[in-house]
Amino acid sequence: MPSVTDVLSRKSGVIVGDDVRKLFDYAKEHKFAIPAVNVTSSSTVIATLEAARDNKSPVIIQASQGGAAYFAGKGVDNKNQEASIAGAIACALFVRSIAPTYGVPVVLHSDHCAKKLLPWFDGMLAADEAYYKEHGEPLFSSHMIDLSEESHEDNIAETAKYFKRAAKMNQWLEMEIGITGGEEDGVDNSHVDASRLYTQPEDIYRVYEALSPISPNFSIAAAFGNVHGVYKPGNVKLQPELLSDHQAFVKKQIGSSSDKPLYLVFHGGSGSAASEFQTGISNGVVKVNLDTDLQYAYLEGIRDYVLNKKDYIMTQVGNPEGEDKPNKKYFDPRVWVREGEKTMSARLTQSFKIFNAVNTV
Ligand SMILES: O=C(CO)COP(=O)(O)O
Ligand SMILES: O=C[C@H](O)COP(=O)(O)O
Ligand SMILES: [Zn+2]
Ligand SMILES: [Zn+2]
Repeated sequence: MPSVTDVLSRKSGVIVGDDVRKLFDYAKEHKFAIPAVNVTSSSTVIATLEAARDNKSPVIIQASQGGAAYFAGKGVDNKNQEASIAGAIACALFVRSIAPTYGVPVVLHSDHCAKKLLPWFDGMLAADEAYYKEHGEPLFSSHMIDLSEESHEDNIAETAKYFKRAAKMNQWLEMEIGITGGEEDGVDNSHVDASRLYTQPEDIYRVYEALSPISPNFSIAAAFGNVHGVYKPGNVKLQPELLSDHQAFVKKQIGSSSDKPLYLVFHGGSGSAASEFQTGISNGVVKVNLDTDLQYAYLEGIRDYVLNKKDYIMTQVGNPEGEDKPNKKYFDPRVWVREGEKTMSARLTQSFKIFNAVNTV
């Protein structure tokens, strides 16, 4: 069986540098996408790695600015993004140390970073540079910068500046042009003009023109109606077929021999239909971000456990089997948190299948 590890220099654990591009090239060629999971704790990391291992697929683990702060602890003051920086680093070190145990390639990534959150980005890049000095590779495989609320000109110019810094470490960068609706990192984009939710091919080419002379290691989150969160059916109109226009336009401008010169990212994966993912993947989507559906799945196992075991967890001692029976084995977090891990992994298994990623390792 062919395996993505055939093309990677590091076969398992966190991959960096050219391996990241090789992974995405392989995904494009073999027409699958890799789920990018927003994690908030070691437990959600484990649920993600377990699903990737069991489905024999690479996976992308990412922390949002809020998720990173949560990693540090809700009780930590996040002035100047200090909690988000410390939490992102802690998350990265945890993922780096445990990922090889699961035997699949893992891309370690950070999610949307808007302009007002750039101190978070600067902090992570400083940690990457320090790690690079010591180990010859950045701490994170990749980051996302999201200046999509700024003018296209400012977005592209500022992104290029950061990309030069990342490229020195041969680090991947994801950027966004056009806006993802709904909410991200406390930025409420639910009322933006609908036209801004659909990126134009000319805008994508401007990004390509600015970034490709720096390094080939970048991806674009082009908006095609994407929205964060899950809403009543009919509220979101996704048009992943628009992505083929971007590929065709850039191919023509640069005279590329490839039909899909761009690496594209699908944001707001929760609540989307299999056919929408498949259209995206056939148009060069290599990464699909999934948060809300997995948050809900994580809750389901814990919710059902608590509801079903209610009479075993109201007191430390005493349950329907006897008033002197100890309940320790019911309230141990390794029992009830584990139920959330199982349901989260099971939900992720569905996504690996829909994204054609099963058995690619
Ligand atoms: O795009 C996302 C994270 O960047 C995830 O979006 P959902 O919560 O809609 O899956
Ligand atoms: O950006 C979208 C992700 O779902 C992250 O969400 P969050 O900011 O609530 O962590
Ligand atoms: Zn955005
Ligand atoms: Zn997103």
